[in-house]
Amino acid sequence: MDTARIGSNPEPQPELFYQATGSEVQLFEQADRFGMPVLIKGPTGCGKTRFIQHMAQRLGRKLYTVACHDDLTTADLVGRHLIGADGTFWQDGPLTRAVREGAICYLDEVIEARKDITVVLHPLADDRRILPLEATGEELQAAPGFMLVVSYNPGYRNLLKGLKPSTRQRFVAMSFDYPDAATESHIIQHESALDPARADQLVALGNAVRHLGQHDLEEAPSTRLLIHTARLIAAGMDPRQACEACMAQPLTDEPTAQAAIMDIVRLHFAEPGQVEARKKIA
Ligand SMILES: Nc1ncnc2c1ncn2[C@@H]1O[C@H](COP(=O)(O)OP(=O)(O)OP(=O)(O)O)[C@@H](O)[C@H]1O
Repeated sequence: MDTARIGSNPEPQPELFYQATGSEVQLFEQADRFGMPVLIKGPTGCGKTRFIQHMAQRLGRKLYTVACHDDLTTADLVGRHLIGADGTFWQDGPLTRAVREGAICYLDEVIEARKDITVVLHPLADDRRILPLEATGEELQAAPGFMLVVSYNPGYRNLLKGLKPSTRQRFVAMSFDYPDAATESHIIQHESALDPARADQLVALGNAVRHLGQHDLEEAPSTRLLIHTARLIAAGMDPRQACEACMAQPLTDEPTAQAAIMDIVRLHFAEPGQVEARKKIA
C-alpha cells in the first residue's frame, strides 16, 4: 500500500539499545502476558518507537509499524482485494498479518487516523481479540502473541481528534517524557559517541531550552534532536554551529525565538577563543 509507511522486521536484527527510564519494560511484559493492548503517549523523539522495537526483540515477536495519517483507512490496515494477472485476490494489510502471525502491530500517531478504524480496533482490543474481515466474511481470532500497540503525542491533540473513552479504556496506558539528565546523557553518549562532559553540557542546554516554554516554541527539543546535535559535535563540528543547525532552526522559524535559543547555546558552549581566554584568566 502506498499511503502509509509500513515496516516489518523479517530478518533478525542486532540488539537495539534501549535505556529504561522506569518500569515500562515490566509493565509491557505484563500487558503482553494478559493479552492486553498498550497505549503510549509522549512528546516527539522521547523513545516511544525505540521502546517498542526493543520490546519486540525482547519478546521475540515480529513488529509491524504503521505511521497513521488523515487518509489512513480501515482497508489500509486490514487489507483489500487487488486485481492481478489471474483475477482478483485478497491481500492482507499489516494489522491482519500481525493478527494471523501473533506479531506486534504498532500504530504510530493513532489519533491522526480516520475515526472509522476504531470499528476494527475495538473487538481486537478487548477480551474477544477478534478481527472481522467484512470483505472476505472471515472472523479472525488473534493468534497467541498478537499485541496491539498505539501511540500519540498529547501535544498535537485537538478536540476533534482525541480518542474516545471507550477506546482509551481498552488499553494499558504508559506516559513517556524526556528522561532525567543523567539518563539522557547516557543515551546521547551511546547514540552519538560524544564524550561524557560534552553530552552533559548538551543535556543542560537542552533542559534550559525546554524551560523557554510553549510561549516561544511549539514543542520542546527532543532527545532525538539532542542526539542529532551530538553526532555533529562528535564528528568535529563547532558546537554552536551544530546547535544552530539541529536545534534553533528545526525548533522554530521565528527569528526572535531562534535568537533566544542561540543566546542560551552561547552560555553553554563558549567560542573556542573565549575558552582559551578564560583558561588564561584562571
Ligand atoms: N530510552 C531510550 N533508550 C535509547 N534510545 C533512546 C531512548 N529515548 C530516546 N532514544 C533515542 O532517541 C531517538 C528518538 O526516539 P524515538 O524514535 O523512539 O522517538 P518517538 O517517541 O517514537 O518519536 P515520534 O513520536 O516523533 O515518532 C531514538 O532513535 C533513539 O536514538
